[in-house]
Amino acid sequence: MRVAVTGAAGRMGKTNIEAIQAADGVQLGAAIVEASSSLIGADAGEVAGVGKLGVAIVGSLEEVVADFDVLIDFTAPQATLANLELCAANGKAMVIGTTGLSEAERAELNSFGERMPLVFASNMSVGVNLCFKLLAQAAKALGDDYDVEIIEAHHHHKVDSPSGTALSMGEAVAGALGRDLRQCAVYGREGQIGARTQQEIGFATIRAGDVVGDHTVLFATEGERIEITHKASSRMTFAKGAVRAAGWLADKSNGLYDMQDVLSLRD
Ligand SMILES: NC(=O)C1=CN([C@@H]2O[C@H](COP(=O)(O)OP(=O)(O)OC[C@H]3O[C@@H](n4cnc5c(N)ncnc54)[C@H](OP(=O)(O)O)[C@@H]3O)[C@@H](O)[C@H]2O)C=CC1
Ligand SMILES: O=C(O)C1=N[C@H](C(=O)O)C[C@H](O)C1
Repeated sequence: MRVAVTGAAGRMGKTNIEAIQAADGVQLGAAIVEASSSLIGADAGEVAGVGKLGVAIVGSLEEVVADFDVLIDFTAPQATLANLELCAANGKAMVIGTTGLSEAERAELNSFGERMPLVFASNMSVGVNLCFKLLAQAAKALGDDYDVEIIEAHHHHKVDSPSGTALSMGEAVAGALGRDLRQCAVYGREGQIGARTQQEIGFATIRAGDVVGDHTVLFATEGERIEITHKASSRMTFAKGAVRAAGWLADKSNGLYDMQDVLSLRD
């Protein structure tokens, strides 16, 4: 299977190329950066730090559309939507890890499932996807008596908040408790805000240094606290998941899938 990588000079783009290089049955077909990048023409493997791969970086996805079967895209919302349109029009599949999409952007992304096979997940790691299951189970068992707070920490370059993973964790808990996250989420607190309401799910964000990605969901009541924590120590955990998803898509028909499908974790 030939895999293309957009955002090829970004943190995840480089790690995705490294993971493709290390995996069996997949090869790098194309590497794409922004049209203004000084890296156009450079070898994608050398930029990713894995040695020469013989794939020259290009500045437009359209230029290399014949060179891949699946695109792995970890970029930014508007870039991802443009790449979806091009892939759908050319019969390509996509694995998308981009976070920070607005509700309207998310609805637009979802609609592409009718036109192409597509895996979209806020977090590609096995551990986080298992946590989604554990969180739903914990929320069901604990019910409304436990306050739920979600705390996430990431590196100082991250541009969206809260993280996509924190939001997915919120959705997993809210769904299990029969709540709508859009109604009960509280993003940060300051000033004379009054006592906490029972139904709210609070989000707290830390941005510091080189933290790859830490997420904790805290369930607290009078007399006890339960914390479910995931800590990523290497971006390779996300990249391995993305490459696994690309391989998984090989025989899939059109549809919107996520890592629960890829990892056979869906009930
Ligand atoms: N689902 C998951 O498991 C994970 C998701 N992520 C998400 O992936 C995304 C990327 O993260 P990260 O790699 O750290 O970010 P980086 O900023 O390091 O990389 C993003 C890349 O996308 C490119 N890009 C941005 N905007 C455009 C555009 N309009 N057109 C073309 N290319 C564009 C950038 O190019 P340039 O540098 O030239 O601007 C850059 O190379 C984020 O949304 C992040 O939250 C991250 C880790 C795991
Ligand atoms: O930007 C990151 O780095 C990460 N983003 C994803 C998110 O927003 O949840 C996944 C991971 O936590 C790393």
